[in-house]
Amino acid sequence: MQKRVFAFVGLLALGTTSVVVLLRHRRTQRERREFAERYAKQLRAAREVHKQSLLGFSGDNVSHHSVDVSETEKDENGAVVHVIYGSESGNAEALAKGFAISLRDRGVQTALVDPSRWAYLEEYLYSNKENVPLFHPIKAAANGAARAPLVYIFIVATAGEGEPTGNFISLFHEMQLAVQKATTPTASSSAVASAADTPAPTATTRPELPFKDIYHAVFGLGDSSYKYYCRCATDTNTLLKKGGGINLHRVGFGDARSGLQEDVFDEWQEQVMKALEEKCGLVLTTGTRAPPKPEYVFRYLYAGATATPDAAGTTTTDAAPSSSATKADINTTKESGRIIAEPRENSIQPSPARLPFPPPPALLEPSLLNPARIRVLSKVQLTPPRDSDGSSVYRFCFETAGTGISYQAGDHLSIFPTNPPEMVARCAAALAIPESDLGVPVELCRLVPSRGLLHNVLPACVPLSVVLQCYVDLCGRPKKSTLRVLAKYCTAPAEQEEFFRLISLPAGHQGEEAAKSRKLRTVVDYLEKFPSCCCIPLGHLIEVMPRIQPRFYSIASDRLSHGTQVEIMVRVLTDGLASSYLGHRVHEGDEVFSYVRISSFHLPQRISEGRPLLMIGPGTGAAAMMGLCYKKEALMRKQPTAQYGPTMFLFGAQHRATEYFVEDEVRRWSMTPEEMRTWDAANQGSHAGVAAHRSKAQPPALLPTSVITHHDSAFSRDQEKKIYVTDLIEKHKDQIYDMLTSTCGGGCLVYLSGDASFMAKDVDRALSALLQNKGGMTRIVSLEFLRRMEADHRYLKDVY
Ligand SMILES: Cc1cc2nc3c(=O)[nH]c(=O)nc-3n(C[C@H](O)[C@H](O)[C@H](O)COP(=O)(O)O)c2cc1C
Repeated sequence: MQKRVFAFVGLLALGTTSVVVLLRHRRTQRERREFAERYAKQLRAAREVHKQSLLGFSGDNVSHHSVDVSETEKDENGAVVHVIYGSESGNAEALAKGFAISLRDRGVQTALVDPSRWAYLEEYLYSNKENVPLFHPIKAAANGAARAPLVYIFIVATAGEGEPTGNFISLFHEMQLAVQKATTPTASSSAVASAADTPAPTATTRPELPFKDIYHAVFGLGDSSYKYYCRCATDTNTLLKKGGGINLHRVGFGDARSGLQEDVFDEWQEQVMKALEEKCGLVLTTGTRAPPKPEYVFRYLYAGATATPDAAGTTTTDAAPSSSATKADINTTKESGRIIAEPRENSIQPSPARLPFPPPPALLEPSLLNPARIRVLSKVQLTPPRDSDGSSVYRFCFETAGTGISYQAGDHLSIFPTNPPEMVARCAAALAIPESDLGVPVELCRLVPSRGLLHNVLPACVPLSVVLQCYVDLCGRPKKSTLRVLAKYCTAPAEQEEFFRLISLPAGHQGEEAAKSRKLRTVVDYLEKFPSCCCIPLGHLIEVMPRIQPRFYSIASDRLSHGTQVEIMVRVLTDGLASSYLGHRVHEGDEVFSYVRISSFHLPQRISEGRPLLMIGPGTGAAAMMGLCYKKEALMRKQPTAQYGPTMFLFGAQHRATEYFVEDEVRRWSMTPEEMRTWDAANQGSHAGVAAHRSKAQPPALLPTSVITHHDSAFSRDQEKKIYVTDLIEKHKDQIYDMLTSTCGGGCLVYLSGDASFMAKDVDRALSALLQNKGGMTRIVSLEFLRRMEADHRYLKDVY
């Protein structure tokens, strides 16, 4: 009886729960649907209001300055070329901008599209996708108007491990879904198939292909040292092809490593323009040398005494001329009064902290957009300047407590460099920026038409001097797209001629020319050489200049041994933005902006059961190995009874006497446990013994074995015949072969860090040769062996 009651109660409870869950699910679905409909309606209404409001202004100025959306809307029935970019650090964006400018210059109506901010995509996502094919402007499709050719140009970088960039990923997934839906009608929309393995369509049930009638071309930016070189570009092209698109031109590949990315792009761009004429029937004019219109609105924000802020929030659509961007400019603004977003008194208050980056939101890890400020605890020069290039290696230790930064050995620490003050001064002088303007907060704004707002695209609202110091890269090699815009502003014909001649030279020749005349290594050099281009509005210059990008360094410590402190080893070169910043302008006690980029170059928790570890880290590649060894030591202290396998460390440098900067650490880790304990006791506070000092057990327990069981180093210039780490691989071939083929603890882990151009490839070849010679494998089999190790995350590379 009791059993029956229990069963009845159980069934009742189950039934009630199921009904509640079902009802909740239905309600959530209904709410989602209602929200989507409401949102789409609001979006349409807002657009309509915005369009009406634009008509009230002097339309000319607005349409030129409107960025992505209004161009798209305006050209629903025109032959619009959409240039869509996927960019993480700005290279693809710069190329896309340059292409859009060239197309507009040649009379083609062009929309430059950041897909993460594309109002059309937003609308598409909230529409009934069954009836609206991706990329077909919705309104044109809905009212059945005749359409001009639809052209989509994709300029996409590859990020992560062969993935689309953050701003492109959502559109990329929509493209995948659209293709999947058209080619596999029964597949569930949640299963996102990769471009490569989307099944073949069946002729009878297949709906219309999503990219039918769409002309497309794809240019990929990548780095040939990555395993998945330009993978995003090839995947995008495959999707477009599978979706029925019409290819305008073959995929272009720009390799960041070659230094010729822009030249390759220029050539590809020319071919695409030809194809636009031949295949799409567009008519391209010959182009002009008139300066292009800025995309963004630049404004000075006067708060307090310097000038009274415009209470109505009136802003200028013209970027302020660099030489007279003070009160006169404000007057012009008031008179012309072309874009009034809304009364925005609050928006003209500059950020009180005036830090170049807003602090990370509470509970979130610092990131590219919100880096943390970390303090330099110590800066130690590890090697004297090299004779050959004057460079030396420094070790930096930072304190990250209270910043939200967490990390482990193998991750990368980013550092945001700043331009040297003398460079900022030269730039300000060339552009004749008055001293008083440098302290005025400024904004570079994107117009958000659907909301009638101006959105600052700079990381924060900061004084102009901070923009010049922290945001625009004044020291890097100038981008052709920037130079082209500058050249167009030249008012002196002879200067303009010469400027264009220099830009048109292939990359190699530019260097020669620069050496012949005077050095033209930075944008500031060009501003000084061609003074008539300095009439460029300051906002436009800031818009077309590349942004300062953070530099990444392999972390040479581990959280287990170093707590909240993080160490890196940096080769400080005599020139270079980050090098001169870290080498000459950052001192102990200073703060730098930083965040951690998580990598997969990690030591797994399970390194016991005799698992072999092979670490190859010549030069500053040794930094990552130091981190891994610190972690290994800390793990061994935690689990002293586990059985640890052999660990071999191979190092290389030019000279032993001056460049063996990890010698202390390597020597200590190679000691027997007893020797190490004695050494630690005698060297309390030594840098190398940090893991022991921090160990919970005091005195620290005896380690089960040495941390490094075998090590060797190759110093290339200490003898007549040069030797490298690859020679060490050959020298220790028996042992390395045994390690590589061991199955203990899940198999050998190989870590390789350092130069990607030559060293990493040479090591690959040396390991392949070893497998052939010792294991009797053919070359193909040995390469497959290494490929499998990589696929299983047992051959890990941190190369640059
Ligand atoms: C974290 C990271 C991961 C990358 N992954 C790849 C990759 O898998 N394949 C590739 O070809 N390039 C890769 N790259 C190189 C970039 O695609 C290349 O530097 C490109 O010029 C960046 O363009 P962007 O500035 O527009 O983002 C990677 C770069 C970074 C910083």
